[in-house]
Amino acid sequence: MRFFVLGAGSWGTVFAQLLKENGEEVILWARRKEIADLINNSHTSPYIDEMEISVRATNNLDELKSTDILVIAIPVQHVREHLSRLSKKPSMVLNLSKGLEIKTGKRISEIVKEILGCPYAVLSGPSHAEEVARKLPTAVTLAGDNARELQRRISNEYFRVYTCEDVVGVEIAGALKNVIAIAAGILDGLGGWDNAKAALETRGIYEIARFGRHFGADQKTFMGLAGIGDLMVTCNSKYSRNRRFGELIAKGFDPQKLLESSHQVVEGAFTVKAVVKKADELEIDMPISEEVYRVIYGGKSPFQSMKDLMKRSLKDEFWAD
Ligand SMILES: NC(=O)C1=CN([C@@H]2O[C@H](COP(=O)(O)OP(=O)(O)OC[C@H]3O[C@@H](n4cnc5c(N)ncnc54)[C@H](O)[C@@H]3O)[C@@H](O)[C@H]2O)C=CC1
Ligand SMILES: O=C(CO)COP(=O)(O)O
Repeated sequence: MRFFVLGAGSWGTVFAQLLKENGEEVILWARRKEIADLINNSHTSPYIDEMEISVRATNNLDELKSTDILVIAIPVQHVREHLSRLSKKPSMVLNLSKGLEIKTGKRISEIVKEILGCPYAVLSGPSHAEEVARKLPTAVTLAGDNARELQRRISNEYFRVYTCEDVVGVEIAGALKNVIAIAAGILDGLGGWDNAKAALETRGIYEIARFGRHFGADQKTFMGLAGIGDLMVTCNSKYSRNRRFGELIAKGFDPQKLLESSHQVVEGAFTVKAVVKKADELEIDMPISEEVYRVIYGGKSPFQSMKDLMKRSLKDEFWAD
């Protein structure tokens, strides 16, 4: 059985290389032919400079075989379009992408079910590609079909895969932490407010868990690697695109111009649209996400946003909602 990795950005490339070094058969699909050629000819990629790439790349989607495991590693807003273009159905999907589709509010598992209807698993957790490329110790979680077999095939001495049973919780945690990380970046950009950042991360995971509860997620998941683990790395790492995006906004850069000029995906800036829409429909209190939305799309001052979060009505820390 072969892994067909859809997406030759930083994570797709590093994950494909990890699988290859684990002895798996792998092929890496790049959207642009010049990237596939660069990987094949010079064993490098503009998306990741920490490693030599020996995986074969293609930009032909028709190379997908029906016996392949399709690994999704492309921006969430483009997943539906690419799955719809497949001429064959893979044996299963392993998803690495983190976000919600704006126009439907759906998770990747729901999109896969709608279009392919094949077995599905999701891998998530604190795993910046730059560190995995350097073989630095990393632990993640995997939920869904064939979890035990995938755990065994993906784990190695620097990449430790746990399993859990909560696909919904793992997907929601991975998607929403990117929104909170933008707020964390804003705090960094405003001057590095340590107390506020600790409070934001704590209230952030509570906000994510509250959203997850409406979709049947297991609350334990938010205390695990896909939840608090990934939230911590994304809110604090120098590698996080979401955190850096927030930091630049707070330093005065225009959010729309930043998004237009970035060649890397800032998933939280898109997922926040789906989150506020769902929160509004289902009456879920999502104060941090709503402020992030107002800063990115409403031109609100980041400083005013943080002040407004502090001025909300006083309440118990763990209120029933
Ligand atoms: N970079 C990381 O450390 C991690 C990333 N992820 C997730 O993996 C997913 C992919 O992110 P990265 O590999 O970091 O990408 P990246 O930000 O390094 O590169 C952007 C990727 O998006 C692709 N892309 C741009 N427009 C596209 C389109 N219209 N259709 C298809 N592909 C398009 C580019 O070709 C490139 O492969 C995201 O959902 C991200 O949240 C998850 C864990 C770690
Ligand atoms: O999900 C990630 C790390 O686990 C990557 O986050 P960023 O997209 O913010 O870099």
